Amino acid sequence: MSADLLLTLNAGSSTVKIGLFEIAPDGPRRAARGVIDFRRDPARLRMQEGPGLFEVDLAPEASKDMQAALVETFGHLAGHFDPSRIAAIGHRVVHGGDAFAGPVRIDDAALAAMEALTALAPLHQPQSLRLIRAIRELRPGLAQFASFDTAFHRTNPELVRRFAIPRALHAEGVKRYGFHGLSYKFVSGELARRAPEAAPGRVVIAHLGSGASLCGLRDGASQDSSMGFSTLDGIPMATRCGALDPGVLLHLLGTAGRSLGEVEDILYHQSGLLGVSGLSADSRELLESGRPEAREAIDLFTFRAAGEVARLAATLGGLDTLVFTAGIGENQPTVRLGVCGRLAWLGLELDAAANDRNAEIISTPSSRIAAFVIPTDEEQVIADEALSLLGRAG
Ligand SMILES: Nc1ncnc2c1ncn2[C@@H]1O[C@H](COP(=O)(O)OP(=O)(O)O)[C@@H](O)[C@H]1O
Ligand SMILES: CC(=O)OP(=O)(O)O
Ligand SMILES: [Mg+2]
Repeated sequence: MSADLLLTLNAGSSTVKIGLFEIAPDGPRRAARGVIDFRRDPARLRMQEGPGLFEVDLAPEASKDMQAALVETFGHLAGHFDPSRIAAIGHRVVHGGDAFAGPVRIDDAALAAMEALTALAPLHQPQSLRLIRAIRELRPGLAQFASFDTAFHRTNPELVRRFAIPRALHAEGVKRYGFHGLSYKFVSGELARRAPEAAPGRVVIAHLGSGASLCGLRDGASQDSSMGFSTLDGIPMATRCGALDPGVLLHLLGTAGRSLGEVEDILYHQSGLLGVSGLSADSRELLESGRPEAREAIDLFTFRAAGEVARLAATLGGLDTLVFTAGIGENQPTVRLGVCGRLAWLGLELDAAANDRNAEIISTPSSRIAAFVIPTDEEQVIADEALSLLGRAG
């Protein structure tokens, strides 16, 4: 049996998304998708293959240990396809810092460089590293590649990357990096395919998922984004706070006597939609709830997202196209209405009926700014990048 499959792993803070791709003559073609969900106890593996689906609870030890979860997952997958068909594994790695401008084959040096960036993405990076190490133990000879969320933003001007703090800190790496780059790469490619006249213009893509950020692009290249040094910056998210007056941190750590660990937990896990609503981190539950706190959490989300679109328009010198993507961006008309309604002064006119049915184009024909809904696929980018490196190596 020839090695004709690529496996992609997209490690988030509480899930690992799995992609299985056939290496077709025109590139990787998706054959199956799945997720290991660590939010459940025991963790659950769900795979969808064509029309088929299987769902299993992992053993209790797999809920706590990535190595065990991976061994068990590989065991379940082996019931559906021959593991010797896997030619390589591609990983999403959230932080590539200044060390990585594009995807790499993972060797000891690359692994050490990724490890050094863990403190900058404490929610995501450790999960990816655990997966990479576990696969090294499980299948020592198997080629592994890393695709970085930060790499897409390397085209940002130096001015955009700078915080107004002493220059020496910037030189040490305390600067804005930007994230969700795999999603922006995919969606800007799709925009160029679906609306070739829009892609060269001034575009903002709003990636609104559990993690959320917005990116301003010109000619398909990132110019600026809402996330900066860490995945906390920008707009509020499911459980993360978004941009915060740094004085709040000084207050919490100083006068209020909170420990560093407590503050980290508040900002990463107890804030955002969950923190403001006191109810749920999931936009679906908030939109279904009649509680005023739920309404306020959604309003704060759309208010901050619209504000970020306006800021990015200033970076781009105007705005021609706004694209919504990711779980909320693709599926929540009320949130898109909230964002677009606040941007009417910019000349954005929403087509309410198109918006309600999650249509591809949701602006009216006379709208000065075109608005789109384009589903993202981070795993496709991971597979494409892995194959491009595998091809070169082989
Ligand atoms: N089919 C759907 N309908 C409505 N909302 C959805 C749907 N799918 C996801 N969402 C919303 O998207 C958010 C999760 O985004 P997603 O991109 O799936 O997250 P992740 O960053 O974990 O990949 C949640 O707020 C959820 O309510
Ligand atoms: C970068 C980031 O926030 O990722 P996610 O949306 O997967 O949490
Ligand atoms: Mg995500």
